[in-house]
Amino acid sequence: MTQTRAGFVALIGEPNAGKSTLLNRMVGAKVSIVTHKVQTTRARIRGIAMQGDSQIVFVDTPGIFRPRRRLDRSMVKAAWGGAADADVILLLIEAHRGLTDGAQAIIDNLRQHAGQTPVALVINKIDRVKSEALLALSQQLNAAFDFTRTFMISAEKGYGCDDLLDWLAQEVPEGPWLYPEDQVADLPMRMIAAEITREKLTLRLHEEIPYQLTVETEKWEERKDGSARVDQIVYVARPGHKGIVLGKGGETIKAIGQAARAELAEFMGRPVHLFLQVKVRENWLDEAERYNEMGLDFRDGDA
Ligand SMILES: Nc1nc2c(ncn2[C@@H]2O[C@H](COP(=O)(O)OP(=O)(O)OP(=O)(O)O)[C@@H](O)[C@H]2O)c(=O)[nH]1
Repeated sequence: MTQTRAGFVALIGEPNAGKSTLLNRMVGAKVSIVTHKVQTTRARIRGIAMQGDSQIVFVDTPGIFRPRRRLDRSMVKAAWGGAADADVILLLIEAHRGLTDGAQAIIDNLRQHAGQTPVALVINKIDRVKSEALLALSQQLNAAFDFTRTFMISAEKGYGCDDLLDWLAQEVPEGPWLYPEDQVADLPMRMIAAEITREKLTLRLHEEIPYQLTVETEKWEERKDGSARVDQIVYVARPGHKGIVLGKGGETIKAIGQAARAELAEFMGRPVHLFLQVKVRENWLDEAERYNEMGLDFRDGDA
């Protein structure tokens, strides 16, 4: 029997560095939403790639840049802690922007937090620069940090992405797969669906509330006519929030549901029937288990 491998890879980089584009390419399906908006996601699994006998689970580390309030502070710490907990860290740098102040700040943090975790430098968007400039940039960045490896890629065009994936496949530790193979395809879809709804809630509601709610996809049913029925629960932290999320006569949740359904249907390229329920789960923010589900460490919020 061949030995399986599995591990977590943290993708970090400034907004717009190309994390989503790279993920989509490596995961081989459109499982992470390419967005021009900054900071729409929480720390979470963004996609799973299978390469040979290796299962590579990509995690996102948002919230690194703009900490606010309790959950956010927790997220910032979690983001760096999460990165260090990963088996490999990939730092994405944009070739044409080089070592920006933002990139320097990330490198300073890596020095503090990365510990023994291997960090690979991934210079992305190489289609935008000349090769001489690339070499100089690679030298400059490698002088700034002791990267385990350097890759030069174009996530959009696909250059260098196979080499990177091969390397990751042998870099993650030996061990059983973290997710059953038959769930790998389904799991990201459920998360994407939840993420889309959460984004619509965020856009629609007062800014305090979205931080205190979570969306879970409870059921996913494929129908014979090619459509999908998706049942989701919006969990709010306080009874008072339920009314706000529902809106007068259920108008708010209806509008959110319509917007989310339309986006999900467009994303999947087929009809979707989306059913949203709002439930109160008091103190869900304080449930360590929930934090852990998001890849966050509950204790960090108290620091
Ligand atoms: N020219 C070029 N553009 C790229 C490449 N990779 C990504 N892009 C573009 O860069 C922009 C940002 O890409 P995303 O993948 O959304 O970046 P991100 O890091 O996920 O961004 P956030 O979600 O904001 O953190 C998009 O317009 C992509 O099309 C590349 O290799 N070459």
